Amino acid sequence: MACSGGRARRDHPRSIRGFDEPSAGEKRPARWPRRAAAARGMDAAGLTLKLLLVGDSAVGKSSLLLRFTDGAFEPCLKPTVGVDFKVKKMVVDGHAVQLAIWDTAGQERFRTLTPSYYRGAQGVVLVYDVTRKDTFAGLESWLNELEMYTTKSNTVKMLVGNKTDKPDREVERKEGLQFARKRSLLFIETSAKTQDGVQHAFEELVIKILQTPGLWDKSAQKRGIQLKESAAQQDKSLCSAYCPLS
Ligand SMILES: Nc1nc2c(ncn2[C@@H]2O[C@H](COP(=O)(O)OP(=O)(O)OP(=O)(O)O)[C@@H](O)[C@H]2O)c(=O)[nH]1
Repeated sequence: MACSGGRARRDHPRSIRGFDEPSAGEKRPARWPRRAAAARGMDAAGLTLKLLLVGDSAVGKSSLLLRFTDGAFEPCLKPTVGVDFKVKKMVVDGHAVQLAIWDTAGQERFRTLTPSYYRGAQGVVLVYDVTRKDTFAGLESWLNELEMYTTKSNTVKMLVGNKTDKPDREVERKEGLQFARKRSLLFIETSAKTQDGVQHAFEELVIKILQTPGLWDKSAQKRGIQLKESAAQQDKSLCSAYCPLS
């Protein structure tokens, strides 16, 4: 569907949404007893992870976030101005995590504040549009920006080729996979419209972060996203490997 008269006004929600939360009477998974969780610096809400969505304008960053957090799709969204922010709670692999997901503007003129949002991110989702080769060509400069501004050397990065539902594909899956392999990125293709791959993408990213203790255990002790770098977090040996997803 074409978006006539400009794209729809974007909702800028800043609410906390509780998805997949255990009900009041539900037991914490046996693999993650309360005392052990406390020792890891987690409270009842679990561990907070900071994730960031980056990529060229109109590749579908906000749509992926909307699909993931609200299960919805808007055919005509207005461009993000500055940054949007949403929180989602989920249980991954028996671990309760709270995701603070920052959705940055793709348009250059709205990006003045963006570098400060990279700080402390444990995971970055780098999005391109499989129907626009230019957004794939722009990935290198996004990776350069990530290198410049992320404060953690072992931040988990995932490459996402979005809009697979559209027929006019310009970037083959194989190309995305090769690029991801070369740059040691996780990789998946998605459609925010049909929801194909969206949940899987975020889950795999979180799993990879959880497999990288130096990335999140210190941060949890310092209340999630407001952290300073420590020597442990600088450990380059962790989580820099390429991991095919599908
Ligand atoms: N067909 C299809 N359209 C999509 C998909 N994802 C996003 N769109 C559409 O593409 C347009 C741009 O999507 P956005 O989510 O606003 O893109 P963005 O990357 O957040 O854009 P900026 O805010 O400018 O950075 C919107 O009209 C969406 O409805 C998808 O998977 N399939």
